Parts: sequence; C-alpha cells; structure tokens
Amino acid sequence: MKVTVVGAGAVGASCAEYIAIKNFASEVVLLDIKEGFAEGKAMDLMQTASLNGFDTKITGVTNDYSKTADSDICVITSGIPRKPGMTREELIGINAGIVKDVSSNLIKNSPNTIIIVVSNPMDTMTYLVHKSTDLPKNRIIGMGGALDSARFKYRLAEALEAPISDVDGMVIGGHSDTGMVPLTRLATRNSIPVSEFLSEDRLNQVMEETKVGGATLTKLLGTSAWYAPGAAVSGLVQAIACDQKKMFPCSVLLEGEYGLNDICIGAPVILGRNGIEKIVEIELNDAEKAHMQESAEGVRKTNDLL
Ligand SMILES: NC(=O)C1=CN([C@@H]2O[C@H](COP(=O)(O)OP(=O)(O)OC[C@H]3O[C@@H](n4cnc5c(N)ncnc54)[C@H](O)[C@@H]3O)[C@@H](O)[C@H]2O)C=CC1
Ligand SMILES: O=C([O-])CC(=O)C(=O)O
Repeated sequence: MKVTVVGAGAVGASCAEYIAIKNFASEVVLLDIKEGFAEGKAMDLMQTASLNGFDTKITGVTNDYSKTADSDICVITSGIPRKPGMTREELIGINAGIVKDVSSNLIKNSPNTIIIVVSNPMDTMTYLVHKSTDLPKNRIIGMGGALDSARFKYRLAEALEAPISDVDGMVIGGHSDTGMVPLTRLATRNSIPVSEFLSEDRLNQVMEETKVGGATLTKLLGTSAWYAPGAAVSGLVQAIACDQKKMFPCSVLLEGEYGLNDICIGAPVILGRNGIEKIVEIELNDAEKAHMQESAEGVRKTNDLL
C-alpha cells in the first residue's frame, strides 16, 4: 500500500506520522514544493521509526511527481492555512489553483488512485477535483466531518464530564464555521441519548463550540490545527487501505441524497478499498433538514467563486 501526501506542512506531516505509527502502509511519499522541506520532514519522521516501532518507509520529494507513481491513495494538504480572524472560504483564491494543479499531477502518475482532499475551503476543493478530473465519484473524498465529529465528541464528553470513549456523535454538512450540522439528537453516551443528561441550552452550547472548533484553535495557535486533522486523515486512509467498511462523515458528491445535487458536502459514507462504497442516508428531522439546506447554500456560494 503506497500513500502520497502532498504538502509536508503541519497537517501533511502529522498525517504521515499517524499513518506510519499505525503501521498498515508499506510506503508514504511526502511531496512539497518548498525545496528540501519534504525530504527533511521524511528524514526526521524516519528517525522516529525505531523509537515508535513502525516499518512504513517514508520518503520526501521536492515536486517530483514521478516518485508518487502508482500510489493507492493520495492526500492533498497543499495550500495555505487561515490566520486568526479569517474564514476558510477566504483561502479559495490561492488554494484552488494549487489543488487543481496538484490533483492533475497526481492522477497523471497514479490513474487508479483515490484522492483525499484536505486543503480548504475543503468542500469546494473536493468539488473542484470532481469538476477538473475524470476520477469517478467514489475515488474523491473530502476530509472534514471525521475531524468535526471528533471535536463534537470532545465537547460532548466535556459537557457530560464523561470519558470520550463513552460518547458517540456525528457532524454532517459543510466544513465551515457556520455550515456544520452536529447531530445532537442522535448523539449518545453508552447508547443513551445525550439529551437525557444535558439541557437543551447546554447541547446548543456544545453545538456552537463544535462548529467553531477550527476557528477556536486558529485563534490559540496563530495558524490552524494539525494533530486532530492529521489523525482524522489517517483514519480515512486506514479504512480504505485495510478495507474496513467503516462509516465516516466525508465530503462526497451528492446526486439526490439529502435532497441535494451537484455539490460536495459532508454526509455519512462507508469507506473500503474502493473508496466511498456507499452514501448512507439517515432520516433527518425538519430542523436538521433545514440546517443541511442552509449549509448547502453556503457551500454553493463558495463553489460559485471557482
Ligand atoms: N479539511 C480539514 O479538516 C482541514 C484542512 N486544513 C487545511 O489544510 C491546508 C494545509 O494546512 P497546514 O498543513 O496547516 O499548512 P502549512 O502551511 O503548514 O502546509 C502547507 C504546505 O503546502 C505546501 N505547498 C503549497 N503549495 C504547494 C504545491 N503547489 N505543491 C506542493 N506543496 C505545496 C507548502 O510549501 C506547505 O509546506 C490548509 O489549506 C488548511 O486550511 C487544515 C486542517 C484541517
Ligand atoms: O480551521 C481551519 O482553518 C482548519 C480546519 O479546517 C480545521 O481545523 O477544522
């Protein structure tokens, strides 16, 4: 199993590290445009191999796509991150050109690859890969919901004063400060709806904290987060590489599901060796449906800027 990660910055390197530590891939290629940067990150990571007990071979290259040839999975993290006070959508001007070029170079060298898009604004970048390449829809996956759901569980556990392993929950919709749809109605602690333990006000607070999860970290760090994003990507990569048939909310091209068409937005999917093997349609209540529609309108506005 060969995985390429484009962008050896904060998220790309964290993603390569988690993939290596989980020890399921034979090879990870890190590619960056900055001279020597990916080589340096790869060497540093390889020097953790004997300490962390992994056999994955990590190599770094400067913009040499021939070294990415025949990758089973390619992750795109290249592009600029936001600074405090910015929205993800403001990154479109620079990141759209980067994602278009990078995806085209990747596919030339790995025509059978599955692409995972991370660069922001992620739903629109995922849509751009659909529009600008011939890859079938099951092989283009946007990573956002897996991260947002992890943040949702963190906030739920905090409110419940419970360990995170007691908590389950999912966030669908757009990966934006206003567009996320945390499904509080379906969230549980050990199969019991969290509404049994938390007031509506507290649940609304959890929902709001989840939606601005990325912005909160950006304010604290001065740039956006990388550990949880890297871990979330590694989870998707592992589900595909190991044919796990795991369910994650991912940005996926919808063709009628959730009443939406011609848009990439977060919905639960089953991930296995073919990439997106199924889009799971769950019954939403009226408020959740309205929230999802509103979220889609936001994503479409950003898509219109392409
Ligand atoms: N979807 C999600 O949940 C998340 C998305 N992100 C997004 O991921 C992207 C990367 O974030 P960070 O790693 O923090 O940024 P970073 O600045 O640390 O790393 C980005 C890397 O991309 C490289 N790069 C730029 N243009 C390139 C090109 N044409 N080819 C190859 N490499 C190129 C840069 O040299 C840099 O090393 C941002 O757009 C950020 O908003 C970040 C966290 C979560
Ligand atoms: O907040 C950002 O800009 C980066 C990101 O998508 C996240 O951490 O959720």
